Amino acid sequence: MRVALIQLSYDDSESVEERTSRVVGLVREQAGHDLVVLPELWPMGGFDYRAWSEKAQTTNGAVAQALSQVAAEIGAVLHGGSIVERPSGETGPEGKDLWNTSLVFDAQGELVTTYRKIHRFGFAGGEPKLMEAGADLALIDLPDGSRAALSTCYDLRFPELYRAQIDQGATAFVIPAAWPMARVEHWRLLLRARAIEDQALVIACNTAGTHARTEMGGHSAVIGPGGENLAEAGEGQEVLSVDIPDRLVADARETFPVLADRRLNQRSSR
Ligand SMILES: NC(=O)CCC(=O)C(=O)O
Repeated sequence: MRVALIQLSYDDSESVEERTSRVVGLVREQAGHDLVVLPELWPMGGFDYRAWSEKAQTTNGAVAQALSQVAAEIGAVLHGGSIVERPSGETGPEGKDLWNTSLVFDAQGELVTTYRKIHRFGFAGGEPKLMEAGADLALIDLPDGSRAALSTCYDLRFPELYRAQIDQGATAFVIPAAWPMARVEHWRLLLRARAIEDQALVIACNTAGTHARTEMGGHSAVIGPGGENLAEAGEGQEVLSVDIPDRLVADARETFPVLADRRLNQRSSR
């Protein structure tokens, strides 16, 4: 399976329409890949809290339609990163009407899965103040037959989420992010930790550039189930193109079957 991660750089100068058109061009250039991945909240700005409400869209809005078209055009599964979602006529348990929602399109351009970020970043401000929390796990079948679970940025700090995902059959984690430079070493370490502890493939696409006065950390990465770096980006805009060997996770889990020794969950067998 050939995977492309588009580590997009942006600042505060583009409109949503301009950035969408630039991103569509970058996705189009990835024809020949089986899976293309974009970062978290790239259309609205990962840390541009003040613009979120005004820029929110539905999962059938202009951004989603542009992503659907380009996925079909290049015939690849497209993880479109996430958008600030305002569904029509829905509010959550806290009375808010925004979610941080990832969109996945199949190679025909159909929106096949959405994932609403479960762990909201910002403590008393930011996401918890403005958005509802997601409640549901989301998994997709990848073109190589493996099963990928979706999470978003700050979710990475909560290992119990990834254990729940492997209990649902996940062999890979796809993680779009807008993770700042200030804590980029946490990002790099936690990606490896999730790969090693869950013996899974980690496909993690961060943002570059500076927006809303927050410098993004880059260092998107593809990490194998033994913690090996299959690819890692630098700090600026960059596309990572990676060939994932067949049976990478299956072989790792067979030759070093540590997950079979879990005792505090339903799947423990020893
Ligand atoms: N967008 C985010 O979720 C940022 C997370 C972050 O900065 C951190 O966990 O640190």
